[in-house]
Amino acid sequence: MTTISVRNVWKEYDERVVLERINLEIESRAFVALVGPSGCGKTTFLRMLLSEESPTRGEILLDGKPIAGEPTAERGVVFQRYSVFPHLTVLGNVLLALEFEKGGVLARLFGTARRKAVEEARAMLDCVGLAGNEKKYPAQLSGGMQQRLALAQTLIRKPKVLLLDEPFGALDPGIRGDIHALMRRLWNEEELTVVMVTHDLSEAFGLATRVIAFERPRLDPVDGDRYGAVIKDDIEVWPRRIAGQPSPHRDEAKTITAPGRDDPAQDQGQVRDDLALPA
Ligand SMILES: Nc1ncnc2c1ncn2[C@@H]1O[C@H](COP(=O)(O)OP(=O)(O)OP(=O)(O)O)[C@@H](O)[C@H]1O
Repeated sequence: MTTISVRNVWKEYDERVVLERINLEIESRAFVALVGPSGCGKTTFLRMLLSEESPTRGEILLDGKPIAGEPTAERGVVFQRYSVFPHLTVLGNVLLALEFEKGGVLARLFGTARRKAVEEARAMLDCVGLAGNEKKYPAQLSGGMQQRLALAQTLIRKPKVLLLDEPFGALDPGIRGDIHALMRRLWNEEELTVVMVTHDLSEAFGLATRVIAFERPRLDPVDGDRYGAVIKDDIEVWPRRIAGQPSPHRDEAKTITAPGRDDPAQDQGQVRDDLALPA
């Protein structure tokens, strides 16, 4: 169970007010989409949830306790630009995330611990539809596959909160549909509370349980920095989605045949069918 409470949060950079009076209660396992015009502070808000930035005023609580002052494993993040390590293989990328988590000061695992970690990493790659690609390097993967790798890298650390900053913004529409299906499945299967920034309203309503719209309602013609964005709308998506209770009718489970379409191996005739979900 992971709830997020945002209490009267403001964010100012010098004289510039970016966000003001933000109050939000996010229930455990919600999937919240943040939308709003460019520059209204969505990423800034996400970075505060991650502790990459801190509020100028107000507080953010995780399960009723103030969030740690720096990023921690309980909060995982995936950005729009691919954040995987280019010099490591697919398996190496996921393994490194585990080694950072469990490997202590050396960030290395040995013997049985390493064998277990490799098993765990392979299972996670299978889960995101990348089985069979373990030895490849990120440059050999398509954009969609790299984002699935970034998801695997983040999820292997078992975060309670998953923060997504336009993670699918750079992908082609067809591939986006596939990765949306994967995202729905992960949200249903893992114990995750998700907060996602997106510019795409259909993505927001297609994935989230709740859509929060930021907007700057007041403009000072003399001092443009005087007022920040507030929560303009807070919309519960209807019919309701409940984590762990996927609805094939409403969420087109049929699109979960993902891996093939964004896999360059497809072009060489290697069609894969290992990701299809049971009906
Ligand atoms: N470290 C910083 N120092 C000063 N100003 C900043 C800093 N980070 C963000 N800002 C400003 O805060 C405002 C909000 O930026 P932010 O990136 O959060 O908006 P956004 O809604 O995510 O925009 P977009 O949709 O274009 O990504 C912008 O005007 C930006 O210039």
